Amino acid sequence: MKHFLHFTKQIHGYSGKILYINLICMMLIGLLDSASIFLVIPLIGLTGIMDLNTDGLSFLNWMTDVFTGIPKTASLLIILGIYVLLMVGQGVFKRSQTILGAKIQQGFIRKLKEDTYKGLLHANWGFYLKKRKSDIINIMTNEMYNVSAGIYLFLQFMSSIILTFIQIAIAFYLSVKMTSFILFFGLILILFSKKFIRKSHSLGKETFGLTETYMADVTDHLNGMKDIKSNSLEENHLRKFFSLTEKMEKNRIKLVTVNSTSQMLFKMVSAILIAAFIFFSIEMVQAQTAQVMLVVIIFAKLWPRITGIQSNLEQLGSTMPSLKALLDLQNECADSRELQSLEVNDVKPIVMKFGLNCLNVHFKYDSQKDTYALRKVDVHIPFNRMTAIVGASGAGKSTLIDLLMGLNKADRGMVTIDNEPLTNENVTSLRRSISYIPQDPFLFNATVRENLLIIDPDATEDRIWEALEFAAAAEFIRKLPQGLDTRIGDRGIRLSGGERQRLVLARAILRQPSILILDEATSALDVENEAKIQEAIERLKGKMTIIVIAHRLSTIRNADQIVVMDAGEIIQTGDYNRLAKEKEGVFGNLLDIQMQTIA
Ligand SMILES: Nc1ncnc2c1ncn2[C@@H]1O[C@H](COP(=O)(O)OP(=O)(O)OP(=O)(O)O)[C@@H](O)[C@H]1O
Repeated sequence: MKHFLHFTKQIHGYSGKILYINLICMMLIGLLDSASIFLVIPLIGLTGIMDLNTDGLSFLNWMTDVFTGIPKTASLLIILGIYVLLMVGQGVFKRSQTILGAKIQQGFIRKLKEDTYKGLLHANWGFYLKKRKSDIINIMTNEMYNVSAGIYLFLQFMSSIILTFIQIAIAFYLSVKMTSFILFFGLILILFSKKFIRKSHSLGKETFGLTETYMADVTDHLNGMKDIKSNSLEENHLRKFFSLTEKMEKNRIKLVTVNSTSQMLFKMVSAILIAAFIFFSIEMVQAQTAQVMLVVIIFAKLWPRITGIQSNLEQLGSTMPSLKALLDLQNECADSRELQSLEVNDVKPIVMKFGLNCLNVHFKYDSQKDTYALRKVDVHIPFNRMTAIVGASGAGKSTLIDLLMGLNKADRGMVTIDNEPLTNENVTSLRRSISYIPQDPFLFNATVRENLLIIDPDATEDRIWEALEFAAAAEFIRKLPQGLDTRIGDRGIRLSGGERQRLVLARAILRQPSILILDEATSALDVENEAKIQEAIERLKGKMTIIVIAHRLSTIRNADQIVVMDAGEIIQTGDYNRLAKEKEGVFGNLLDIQMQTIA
């Protein structure tokens, strides 16, 4: 209910005036629809099928009086003419209302999508470390679709409520006793249907969980297809997939069963009620023919409205979990907000003079656990110098880099830029000056050119080739079937690992950063290409601050400073020659191991 109210408030806040115009249109449609009912009375009178007695119904008396004295054909034409006018009016309002409804629905869903996406972009990296990517995709696609259907249901629900009230008012005007009778049973029905609404809601929750798992499984399976194929895991995955789709099928059938059972029960109840109702009006109240006719017609209109509201509530109940998931995601994003604004292109890159510092930094991924990924880290990354970070796998190298870029926040201690603490205010400015190449760099399923221009849409052809030459990528790109305009597949799958790394390096250079961070960016390169990149990086020395994580120690021989990490701590700092001489140190050991491997 809480989410429903929140949702109503949001739709109201978003659509404002249009929502009211939409409601007025609905009311007019309802009024025109009800007015057409009254025409039935003089129409029946004219046919002479029944001798109508409209005593006690002053409005109908007045109507019958109007037609007395007018020739039968003229009366018929007038009545039918009014009927056509009412229907035309209804059609016109219905059209406007449908368009307005679509505007509210589509506009609101667009706002929800945009707000959620903005929230995702504002959120910090910690949020993404906690969340499953496929869950976010599921909310942005499937659940968003359900929410959109929910908005439609919500508008329908409001329309049903309004029309029902109009018809109740008319029914009261015609017969207080009989309308009270219908309402009494209507109320019982709504109370009785609570069970169905609750059941729909819980099945909706189950649907949400299953769709989330479905999305996660499909994403995982597709991402791991190479592993699946090369290790012959097809059957295991198929079995898992079949069991899930079976559960999904059962869930949907259960939901349809609940909805159709309630509809069936209400149909049965309405048949019994209408029979009892007619009996009651004729035998007990001795109602007049016109009254009975009208009330029967109204009953036939009013009762489906009440059951319609019930069915609407049931369907809304099943879409509520999707809405809740969407609102929860928006709230989580808001709680993890790091960026003040998304207009990052207007932010000036930071102009660093001295360098970056970590001062007694402690960091853990899971606040509930005792294990720190980084402990007592004190390090200075000098401006325009090359710093290499080395250490065994899991030592904390990538974590340290994430902290330096402000992606992770220190639990204790702080990161500073030129002695100013790194905060949410200056983090964008710092990142604008960084080009970062991760271990598993990302390339879009687009052309080489598009992948490069994403970093700088205004880059000229000359600058593009210059960056490609620099990264030893120009030669292989020239050989591609369409050169720069060749599509490279999902995450650049049509390129080799080394080609991908070189292309990403060219992209990083195109940005003209003042800080270049490479996290094992040359690990997939052959000796020849690695040497070329080494040379290129050498040429950059003194022109920008370079931080590299390297496993192959030969590649960092010329670094100005080497930081050695072990189990989350910095255990040695110095230049290559000095560290190599410290025979008892971890760096010396690493060097020995690598020498032996090469030998
Ligand atoms: N997202 C995460 N959630 C929880 N723990 C993590 C996460 N990422 C890394 N860790 C843990 O933090 C520690 C440091 O990991 P990190 O990736 O920084 O090491 P690394 O030195 O870069 O290793 P490698 O050379 O293998 O890339 C490891 O124990 C790792 O298991």
